[in-house]
Amino acid sequence: MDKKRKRSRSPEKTSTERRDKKRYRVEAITPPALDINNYQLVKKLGEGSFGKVMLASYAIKKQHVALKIIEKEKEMSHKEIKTEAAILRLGRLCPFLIRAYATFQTESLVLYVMEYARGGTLHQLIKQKGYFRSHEVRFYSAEIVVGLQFLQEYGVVHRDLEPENILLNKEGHVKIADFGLACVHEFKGSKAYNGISGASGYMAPEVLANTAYNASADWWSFGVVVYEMATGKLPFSPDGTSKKQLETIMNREPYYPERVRPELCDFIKQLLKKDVKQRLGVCANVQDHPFLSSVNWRNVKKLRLEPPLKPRIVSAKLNLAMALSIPPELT
Ligand SMILES: Nc1ncnc2c1ncn2[C@@H]1O[C@H](COP(=O)(O)OP(=O)(O)OP(=O)(O)O)[C@@H](O)[C@H]1O
Repeated sequence: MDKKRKRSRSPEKTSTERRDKKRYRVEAITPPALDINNYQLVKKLGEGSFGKVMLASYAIKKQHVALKIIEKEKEMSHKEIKTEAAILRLGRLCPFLIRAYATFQTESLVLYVMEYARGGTLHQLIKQKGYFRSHEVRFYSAEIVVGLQFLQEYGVVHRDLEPENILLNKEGHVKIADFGLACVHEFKGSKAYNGISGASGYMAPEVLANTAYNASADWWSFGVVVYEMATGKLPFSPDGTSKKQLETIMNREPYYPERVRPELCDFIKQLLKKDVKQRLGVCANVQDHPFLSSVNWRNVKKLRLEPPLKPRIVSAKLNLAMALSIPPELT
């Protein structure tokens, strides 16, 4: 029988020699994707609370990537960074999530190398169009639903779903991004989270009230996104403190313009239920709502639906003014 043997350490080598050899070996096998010198920064794509997202060119494959650069000294904790990196790695399993090609760090920065979504954000598309027609809302809703349900299967609550974090690829398919505030639980969403987290105007009442919540919060935010696609506006005012926003939500009902079709109105109303237990996504599967009854989910998952709107492709030309704001460590 072929037995595995443990390799013995050579006794004549000093521990310093062994360490040096190990260090040399580690340096020698650093994959090119984890070497900062292989990325040339092109321009800034966006900036959030924790750092910048830059368009970069990956020299080895001559490919454009989005590089998220987080300064370690900013408030993001080690746990949050690890969570975001882990979810970005999940992205390769679902076509509607931004995926990471690599994640690495320097002394002061954490870097995520992500696929570059060239079609801009859903926010830009809504601003450009004013509002979407029913079939357009249905297309984006279906792709977001598959993305959200995939996250929930892995116990992930996004907690920051808004049109600025819903990106589009060059064909116009959805790519959910920004998992910086996401929570993961191994017991598939059964856990409740706390903490007021998310963008003003998109946070669920249970989040604003600082009570326990889970995936219900993402379904509410999704309801706000659907309302915004259908009307071009937010259903509730995002102004004021969390307490004020909560009061507005609890005391008011959104206005639905007449042109919004009844099934779409009902879809939004079911998602924007103030009582968590009655909310669509919590009490019933979103896919079963009549507004989505004509959707062929198998085709959605296989990216077979034709995007109804062509996004404006963002130019990938070097922008020197933006390049000047690159952290010195990366220039
Ligand atoms: N993969 C990508 N491809 C193209 N653009 C991107 C990509 N990732 C992010 N962006 C752009 O950068 C912006 C900010 O990205 P992101 O939301 O991930 O950063 P953040 O620092 O976590 O922001 P926030 O403070 O909103 O949480 C996005 O709104 C988008 O415009």
